[in-house]
This record gives sequence, structure tokens and C-alpha cells, in this order.
Amino acid sequence: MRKKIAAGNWKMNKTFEEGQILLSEVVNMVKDEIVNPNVQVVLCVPFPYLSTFGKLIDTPKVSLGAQNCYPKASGAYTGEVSVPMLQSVGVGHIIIGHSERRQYFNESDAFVAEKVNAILEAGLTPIFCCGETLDQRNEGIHFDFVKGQLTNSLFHLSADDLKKVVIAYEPIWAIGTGVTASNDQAQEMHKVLRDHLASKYGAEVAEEISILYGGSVNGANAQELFACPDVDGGLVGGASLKSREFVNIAKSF
Ligand SMILES: O=C(CO)COP(=O)(O)O
Repeated sequence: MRKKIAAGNWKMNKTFEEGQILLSEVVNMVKDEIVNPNVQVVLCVPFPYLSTFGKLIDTPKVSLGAQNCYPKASGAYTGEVSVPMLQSVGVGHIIIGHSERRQYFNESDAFVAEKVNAILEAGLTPIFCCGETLDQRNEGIHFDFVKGQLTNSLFHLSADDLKKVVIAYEPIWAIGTGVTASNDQAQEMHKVLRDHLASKYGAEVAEEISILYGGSVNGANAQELFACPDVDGGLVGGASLKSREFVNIAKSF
């Protein structure tokens, strides 16, 4: 059975102290309240907090996540953070290809593919983000565009490696806007993406891959979204900054 995943992407929010409180609250609630062994909670926190926060997580129900990485293992890349560095402080999941990085830092599909390779080589889990703009949806090219993102950054992988990837569909028009994709829109795209994976790797492989939805997920809409047959969880921004709401989301499977 595919893993159900509730991942919080804190983005560039919270001071160290605030983050420590938030993370501890989430960890304690998850330990007490989440009983489904198939649910994985992931907390993707800012780089400077990873080392300390990793030590505060004392349950396998919660995985420490990073929001980015650089594909080279080490060397003269001032300001960058490598996958082995993240691994050495306990990181299990790494978000890559987030639309904010594609938009503000010009990250290409090819660069994201390099990151996928580096993460898989280290044995960690990439959370690969994809998603279209509102213009692309209005033009009716959204399915082809997002399928292309998968093709360009993932389709060089072996089936065994692909199975280790978590995909997050995040329509850009739904991120931080309060506008969520409807259940039908989410399900429709997730099915298109799973079929696309199946066309290359076969249905059996495609069935094993968790595809998360991201974009204004909150405590009120999570249950309906997660009930869609091809939606295996959420990548949550704003609502992951509130412990009670985020844990409620993680309990919505
Ligand atoms: O970008 C997101 C998660 O990566 C979604 O952000 P919001 O949940 O704030 O819309």
C-alpha cells in the first residue's frame, strides 16, 4: 500500500525558538494521536535548525525534512548545502523543484534531475514538486506541462529508483492564495500523472508512488482532498506553521 504522507514545508518562516516550540508540539501530538502506521509526517524546516531539531524528533512517525539541496557532494560551492551534509544531521526527506525555487532561482528541470540523483544516491527520499501556472491551465496545456516536468526530471530513473520518489503536485495558482484546487481538479491531475508514470514504468510501479497535493491545504479541506483515490497526502505550507491545524491535517486520512 502506498504511504500516506503529511509533509509540512515551513518555507522561510519561524525563528529558531519559535520553530523549536512548533516542532515539539507537532512531534508530541503525532506521538499521541496518530495511530495509523501507514501515515508518515515530514517536517521540512529551515537549514540552520536541522541539526538541533533532528535531536528533538524521537519517533519514526516524524521524519526530518529539508527544503532544498545542492547536487554536488562537496567542494567549492559557497553557500550551498549538499545531500551528504543533510544526511549527516538526520534528514530523511528533501523537497526539490518547488515552484518558488523554479521561479525565483531559475531552477530548471535538468538541475532538479541532478538533485534527484544526488538524493537517491544517498538513500534519502526526494519530494519532487511539479505544477502549472494559472495561465497554463487557462490555455489548457496544464496536463502536458506537468507531465513534461516529470519526464524531464524523473524518467531517466530506473523503476527501482522511481519507486523511492515522492511526487507533490502543487498548482502554482493554489500556493499561498487560499484558493485550493477542487477535489476533482486534484484527482484529475493526480490520475493523469499516475497514468503518465504507468506509461513508462508500468501500472504496478505507478501504483506504488505517493503523489501529494499542495496548495492551500488546511484543516478544513484536507479530509476531502485525501479521500480522492490518487491523492496520497499533502505538502502543506501556511497551515504547517500551526501545530494543531497541521496535526489535524495529518489525521485526515
Ligand atoms: O507551497 C506549498 C507547500 O510546498 C503550499 O503552500 P500553502 O499551503 O501555503 O499554499
